[in-house]
Amino acid sequence: MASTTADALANPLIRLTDLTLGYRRHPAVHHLSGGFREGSLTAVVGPNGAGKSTLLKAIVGALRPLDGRVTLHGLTAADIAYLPQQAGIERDFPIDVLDTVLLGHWRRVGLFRSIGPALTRQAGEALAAVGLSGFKRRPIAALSAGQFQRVLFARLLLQDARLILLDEPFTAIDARTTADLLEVVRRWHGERRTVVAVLHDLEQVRSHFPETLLLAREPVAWDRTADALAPANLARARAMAESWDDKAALCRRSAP
Ligand SMILES: Nc1ncnc2c1ncn2[C@@H]1O[C@H](COP(=O)(O)OP(=O)(O)OP(=O)(O)O)[C@@H](O)[C@H]1O
Repeated sequence: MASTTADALANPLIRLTDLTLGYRRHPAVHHLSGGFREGSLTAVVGPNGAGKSTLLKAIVGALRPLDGRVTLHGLTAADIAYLPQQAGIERDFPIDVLDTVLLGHWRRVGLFRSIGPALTRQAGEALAAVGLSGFKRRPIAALSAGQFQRVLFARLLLQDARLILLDEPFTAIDARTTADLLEVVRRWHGERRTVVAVLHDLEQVRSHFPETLLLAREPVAWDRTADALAPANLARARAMAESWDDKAALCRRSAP
């Protein structure tokens, strides 16, 4: 892997140690080491099938490593907010916008405590912050993709998490919504929250994300964005993707 700022970190918020991840012992991410600094804003990019979503699932604890470790320093589950790919989110559930946003609270108030007026007001403020004042009682099934993504960002705002993981948050989202939600991400960064986002648009990454992990099942580079996305690294990631064999044997370097 190209030289990294990530490797050199003394006390990262999240440390990955020789991390190998996969499904039914077929690795999707091999031997990834490095760290996410507290307050960092990092894009995770790479070809389709590179293991980007898989990495987020492991950080959030939804996938157990085949080998190696994810170490979260001083973080509990309540400190982590995770936005999976839109495709994974049920949308014909009969629930309105406000209640969807209030779901962001359940970790703090507990599932069975009632939501008071203060929380409802905060949810309204979060909706206003993403440009959805006046949408509180709209059923989520009646929203456009962009409006729904704004609702999910309002929910993240309410979660008030120290670590925010976003999986392709702007895919299939209109330009205006993307710009508004990038502004929310910028604000989180200003508040020293740690943000990790899987993204495909390299221009967007260059413009808004100071650090980048370029992944092609194996780490290609993890560095300042301009360095990580150097043409030689991008070419190497593409070449690695062309040689993937999804029927390959189990990882030789993983524990038996
Ligand atoms: N639930 C699963 N069961 C089995 N294999 C999976 C599962 N999820 C992902 N994979 C496989 O793991 C590999 C990495 O997938 P992953 O979704 O992490 O890639 P990605 O980089 O996020 O891709 P994309 O950019 O296409 O979303 C792929 O080969 C994929 O087919």
